[in-house]
Amino acid sequence: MFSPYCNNNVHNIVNIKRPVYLTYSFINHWIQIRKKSSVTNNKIEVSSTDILTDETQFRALEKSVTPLCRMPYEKQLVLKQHWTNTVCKELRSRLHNAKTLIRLPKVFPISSSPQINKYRNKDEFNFRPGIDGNPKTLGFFVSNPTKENIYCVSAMKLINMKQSHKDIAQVFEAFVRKSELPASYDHMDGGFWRGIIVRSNLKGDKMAIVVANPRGYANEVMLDEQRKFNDYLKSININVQSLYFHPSLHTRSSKDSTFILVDGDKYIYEDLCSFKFRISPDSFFQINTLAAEVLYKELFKLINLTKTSTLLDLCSGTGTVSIIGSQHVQSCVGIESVAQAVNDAKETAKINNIHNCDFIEGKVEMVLKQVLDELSMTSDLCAVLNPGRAGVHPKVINAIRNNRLINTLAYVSCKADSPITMKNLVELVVNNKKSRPFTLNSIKPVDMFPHTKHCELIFMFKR
Ligand SMILES: C[S@@+](CC[C@H](N)C(=O)[O-])C[C@H]1O[C@@H](n2cnc3c(N)ncnc32)[C@H](O)[C@@H]1O
Repeated sequence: MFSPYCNNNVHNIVNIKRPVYLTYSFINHWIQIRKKSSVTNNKIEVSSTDILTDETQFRALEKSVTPLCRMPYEKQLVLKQHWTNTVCKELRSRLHNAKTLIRLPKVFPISSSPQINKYRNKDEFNFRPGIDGNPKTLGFFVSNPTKENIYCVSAMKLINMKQSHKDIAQVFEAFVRKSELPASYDHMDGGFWRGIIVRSNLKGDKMAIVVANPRGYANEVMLDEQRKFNDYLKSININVQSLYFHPSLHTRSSKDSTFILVDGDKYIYEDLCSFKFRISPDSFFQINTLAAEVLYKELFKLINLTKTSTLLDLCSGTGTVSIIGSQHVQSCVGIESVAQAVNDAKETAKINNIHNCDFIEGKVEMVLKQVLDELSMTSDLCAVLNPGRAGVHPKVINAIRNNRLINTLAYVSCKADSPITMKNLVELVVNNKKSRPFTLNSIKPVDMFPHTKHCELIFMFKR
């Protein structure tokens, strides 16, 4: 079975279990031993016979990020359909081991993505040494053929990425290469520049978020660098609607929530299913906007909501499920852990004149029980659970199972064969004496990520 697990982000492309400290001397050492290269003037020179050419680097990256890109799209869909059946059988087998026998659910035909190339609306680029030894190489990380180390490869030829994102990354790399401040690969290495995140909408508005390691740098220095990069963008006519600076003390920037607006608008907006959504730098938004429309349309076809339903939107992000579903139901309640996303969802409801949605900030496992208690008078409660790759805490599954009012549940996953997601799915169905189990009725695949092995699956549960 293949697993759809990469999202153009270092922690996904190579399976890094701890922060990787790549010193310049270490990469020199590695290349000298492996590839008979020589070192001059602080640069690694790789001999012409070396297998690490630009082309082989790119092929390695392509294999990690868009492994299906050389296959016709129709064939990619066949593969993903087959994978959906495999997930389904794996689930049945796990339930069988847990002494719960189920009939195989109906597996619907996969829906394709309306856009196949250049569909990503968010990309994250980071610094590491490139194979030429330049310590300020911006791109994605790829492990070397012997899997002993990683190097940074330019993402410029990836076909799922927009040209506007590539342009901003290229300009940023050129700017940082001229800067006196070093790149940072780890929060303790004394470096500064970590990378850049580029987001955009269908209209072409762009948000750029410069990520830097503030440890040991005075505020004035950071402000000066922000100003210089903004001036540089303007001097070469690169138009960015929203420019942010994100000082991040952690190896994973998502752990910090400080986003300083350097220039332009605070938000970008995206049109989706006839609604206008506000997006902040830290908020989740589905990566392929046109395919997200397909996903939500299919989801609402399967759920069967009525004007008496209450829709519980668990892991609600920017509120897309609630906002789009609001027209079919009495009311919606979204729960989301990222504050910016919750605020976006609330503002989006206002912008679109929607008055039956409420959004609560918090971890689902912490607040769900209380929310369910407050909804105890509701007669028709439907839940959508869309937790991302990591799945949810078992407490969430327990709370859903223990609530007698939830009879319809859609679990939407972009990584259905991850151990935690599989465990969540099994726990919803497995027989136990404490609560009434759900029945898995159907699975609907929607291709959100052409050229990758990812695929969104909607698991429809009833009881
Ligand atoms: C895959 S996104 C889905 C968002 C939304 N349903 C959509 O379709 O755009 C998952 C969201 O769950 C949020 N999240 C992850 N774990 C969570 C938790 N334990 N409690 C609440 N929200 C969580 C993330 O911040 C992210 O916004």
